[in-house]
Amino acid sequence: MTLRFEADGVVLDIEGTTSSTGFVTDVLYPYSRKRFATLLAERGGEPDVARAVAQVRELLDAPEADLATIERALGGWLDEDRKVTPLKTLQGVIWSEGFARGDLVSHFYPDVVPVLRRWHREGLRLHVYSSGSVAAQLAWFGHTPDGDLRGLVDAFFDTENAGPKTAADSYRAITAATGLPAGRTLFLSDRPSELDAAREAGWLTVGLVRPGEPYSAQGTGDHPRADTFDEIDITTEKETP
Ligand SMILES: CSCCC(=O)C(=O)COP(=O)(O)O
Ligand SMILES: [Mg+2]
Repeated sequence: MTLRFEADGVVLDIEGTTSSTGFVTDVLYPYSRKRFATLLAERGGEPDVARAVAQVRELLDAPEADLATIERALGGWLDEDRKVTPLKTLQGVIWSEGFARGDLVSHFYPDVVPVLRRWHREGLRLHVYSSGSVAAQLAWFGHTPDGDLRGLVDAFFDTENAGPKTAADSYRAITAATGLPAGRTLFLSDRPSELDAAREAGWLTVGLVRPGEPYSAQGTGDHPRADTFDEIDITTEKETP
């Protein structure tokens, strides 16, 4: 079935929507887990690392927490796949370097890149909003099996510059940043709770249900459902009354 929308922009979730959660948890997570201790021990003076360490201490309510405690907290959040901002910041530092070094290449479902290229050609504004940090998103789009796709994307949003993905205010903040009308902004995500928050902010929504993804069993609640990006038809034309 084809879903039809009039919109000016699309906002993309990554994990479970453009890309496989299994790839993130099986490839990216172990890559970061192995490198947290060295990052904390050797690069604590870098602004991103220092900010993330301070945020972890705040979340633990332990201002004196030592680096071993911080590393344990990061490992625990990884085990539970918690989308905690400082975890994502530190992962972003590690992954960016891994992508730049050629250790990592990102994953996109096969339907995604051709559709993103077409939407971009047709004048739709494309944005990313992911729990992964902006640094991680840039590395992800910059090192794909199809080359550097950062040029397709107008702006990148994460939980640090926009806020949590289940809060309607985060979507309002993105609307303010992009300047696109909320009612002509389409959010694509695998998580019903994120889709609910986007709709509360006045956005259009589509839930992606891909086989084997952790949220696929939940369905999309009362949001339109697509199994692939090919099922989403968007026009930038405004219907004449
Ligand atoms: C390139 S971002 C890496 C994936 C990640 O860590 C993540 O948390 C993605 O979550 P999403 O909000 O895109 O479902
Ligand atoms: Mg997701």
